[in-house]
Amino acid sequence: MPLEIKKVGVIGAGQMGNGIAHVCALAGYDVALNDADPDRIRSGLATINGNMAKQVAKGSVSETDRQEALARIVAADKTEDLADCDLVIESATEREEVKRKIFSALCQVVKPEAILASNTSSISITRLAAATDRPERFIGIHFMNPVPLMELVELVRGIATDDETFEASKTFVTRLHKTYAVAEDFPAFIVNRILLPMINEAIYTLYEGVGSVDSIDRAMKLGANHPMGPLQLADFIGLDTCLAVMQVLHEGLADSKYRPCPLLVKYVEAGWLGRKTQRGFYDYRGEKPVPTR
Ligand SMILES: CC(=O)CC(=O)SCCNC(=O)CCNC(=O)[C@H](O)C(C)(C)COP(=O)(O)OP(=O)(O)OC[C@H]1O[C@@H](n2cnc3c(N)ncnc32)[C@H](O)[C@@H]1OP(=O)(O)O
Ligand SMILES: NC(=O)C1=CN([C@@H]2O[C@H](COP(=O)(O)OP(=O)(O)OC[C@H]3O[C@@H](n4cnc5c(N)ncnc54)[C@H](OP(=O)(O)O)[C@@H]3O)[C@@H](O)[C@H]2O)C=CC1
Repeated sequence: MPLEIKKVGVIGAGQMGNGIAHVCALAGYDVALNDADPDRIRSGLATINGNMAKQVAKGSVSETDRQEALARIVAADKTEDLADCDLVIESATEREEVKRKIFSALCQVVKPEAILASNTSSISITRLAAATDRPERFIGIHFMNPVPLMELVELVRGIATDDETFEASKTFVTRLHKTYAVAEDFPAFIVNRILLPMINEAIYTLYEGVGSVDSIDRAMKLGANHPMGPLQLADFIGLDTCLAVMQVLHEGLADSKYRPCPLLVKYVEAGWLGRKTQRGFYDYRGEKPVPTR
């Protein structure tokens, strides 16, 4: 009998993890939100509360639905608190060794039939699955940022992912009122294979002095009708994540066209990771974002 998903665990309470918990709770799933840092869980819950309040103000969510959804989310301070989840989605930092450790600890506590998923932007699902005791019940469920507003989810099967897991994941994504696109398990899948080289090229354009931050973003917003300029979007995604994706593309496809721009490396080394650290290609500490170059 196919597994019925009732309770979803989310590991990593950062911008993606809180968004995933948010949409799962609104869709009626019980949710357990975990992070290595308990303070992150509290700030993740506060963000969800604030984002749902925005939706209530807009009229897209009722106040009753907001309250019911918030009541469905519990803080899971320890991995053991995820034991009764039917599906666990890992959404921690984009580093393979971090994710592998999370999955090996998780396998000690979750029931054998639970599905494990990663929200990784780029890392091989087959390799992550191999770090678990259930590669056939492992899948990539890749949400887009900001999760409550973006319609797409990429579904990525590893070499061993079975049909039951794939079907259960499709049903899950559909119940979230999202649309899936199926991607094969190649570095960075579809969206990031295309989007991140574009962002990296925008950073090269800045690095080579072709345009300022302001000109590059203005050019792509008004000249190509993108909702955000590429440097604004890089800051939104997080420059650490952008660099990690480019490194996976560069190493995984062994093609110099994916070489991360040295300026991106420098920003990450400075700890200027974009919006989440208040500084990246823009400085967000004042009233309005100010370009840093
Ligand atoms: C890296 C990866 O692995 C994959 C990725 O995700 S790549 C990144 C993919 N995402 C993108 O490319 C996003 C590009 N940007 C956009 O599409 C748009 O700028 C956007 C949808 C983010 C925002 O759209 P916008 O028209 O600028 O609207 P904005 O005014 O900021 O927000 C729209 C509404 O949603 C609300 N909102 C914003 N974030 C929200 C959130 N997380 N939750 C709930 N509501 C939210 C806002 O408060 C706003 O409400 P009002 O209309 O009442 O003001
Ligand atoms: N940003 C984006 O636009 C998108 C990102 N993704 C992917 O989602 C994942 C998360 O990204 P995002 O939310 O942006 O990143 P964030 O940096 O906002 O959040 C990551 C969270 O994971 C926590 N974390 C780190 N190690 C562990 C651990 N061992 N156990 C539990 N939690 C841990 C971090 O804590 P601390 O800060 O204390 O280390 C942080 O709270 C990444 O794989 C990323 O590639 C997917 C789609 C879009």
